[in-house]
Amino acid sequence: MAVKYELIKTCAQTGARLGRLHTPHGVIDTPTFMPVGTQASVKGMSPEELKTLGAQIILSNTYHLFLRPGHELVKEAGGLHRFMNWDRPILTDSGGFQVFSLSEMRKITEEGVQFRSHINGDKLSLTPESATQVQNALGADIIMAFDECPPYPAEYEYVKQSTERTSRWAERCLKAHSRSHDQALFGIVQGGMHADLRKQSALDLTSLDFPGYAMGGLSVGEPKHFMYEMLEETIPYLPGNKPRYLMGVGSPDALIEGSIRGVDMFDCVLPTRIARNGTLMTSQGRMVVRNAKYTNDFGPMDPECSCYACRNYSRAYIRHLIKADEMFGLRLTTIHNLHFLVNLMVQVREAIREDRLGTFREEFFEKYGMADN
Ligand SMILES: CNc1nc2c(CC[C@H]3O[C@H](OC)[C@H](OC)[C@@H](OC)[C@@H]3OC)c3nc(N)[nH]c(=O)c3cc2[nH]1
Repeated sequence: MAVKYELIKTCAQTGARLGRLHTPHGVIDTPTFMPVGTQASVKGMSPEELKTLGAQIILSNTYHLFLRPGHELVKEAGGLHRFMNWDRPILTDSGGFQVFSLSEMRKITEEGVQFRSHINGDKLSLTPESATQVQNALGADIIMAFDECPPYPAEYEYVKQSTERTSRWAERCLKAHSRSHDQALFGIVQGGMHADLRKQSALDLTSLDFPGYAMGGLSVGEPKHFMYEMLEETIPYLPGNKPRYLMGVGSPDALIEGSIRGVDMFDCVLPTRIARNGTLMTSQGRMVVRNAKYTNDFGPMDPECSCYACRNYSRAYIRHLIKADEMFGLRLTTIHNLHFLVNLMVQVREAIREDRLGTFREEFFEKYGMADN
């Protein structure tokens, strides 16, 4: 089996579960946060730095790599692991979401999606078959079915039609998925904010027996309580012996709330994206290190943090680097934010092991602040 989920235990206090995801490139402890390396690089980070901060799996993006440098080149280089010198697990998204969020002029038909490259305007298309073949060529350990992530808000009827088409596309992905690679194809549950459509989508996909299931169509601008409700409406219809992946979710509170509801995998651009404008996630909540009040502050960004940046550099120094537009400044804020979330999941797993994730949630929110961050 390319990818095998091992359930270790369920938290007695919540619906959270401790697990291990075995893949051809190594084991992932779950619940896990997966740093995003959209164009085959986690911006500013070397593989060694990612390993030092504890990343066990990273993501890359089919849409971006399909456009540039092209999946054939990556295949010629020996696949993504060799190309980016990352010997641990990789997951790639199927490109559907990116077509909607990045490209102009796109047209959806039963066949697939036609769109213009956001780089040079070329007319391109992705279908369930081609998106699967591109991912087979890239060689990630976990690849995603080609789906449509409906916009939010959207008419019930639109979400229904889109979700039913995504289920038909999922079956086409399974058929196109080449077994020659040791890769696991995950299905993506859709259904918008409608419990009946979520249930139907989950039943359709689990009837196809994927090795893992993502919940898509969330974290698209809906109020967070809608997202949590949809998790509660979907997860009961997913098999307990397969991993569950909540796509695009990444604030500390959402990682904890999602874990409590039984999610095993999260991906989020948040920590790396906000790091690039000098915003940090710290044990005391969010902090904008470029603020003038840190000009003479020679303490660490986060006194409770053991990351390379917090052990060796001051707020004043990092603020100076960012103001001076020095690359090293953003590398330090990225190292810190990634370490913060990886370490948060270490604490979440510890709390599940000790049956106290509910208590941990209260303590964390008390210190971090329940702000939408
Ligand atoms: C933010 N809320 C968010 N992100 C959703 C992503 C994309 C995740 C994707 O989000 C960035 O792409 C844009 C990341 O690159 C910047 C990708 O990392 C490689 C990541 O791929 C897993 C979804 N992907 C699919 N295939 N289907 C979805 O329904 C879906 C829903 C999302 N909600």
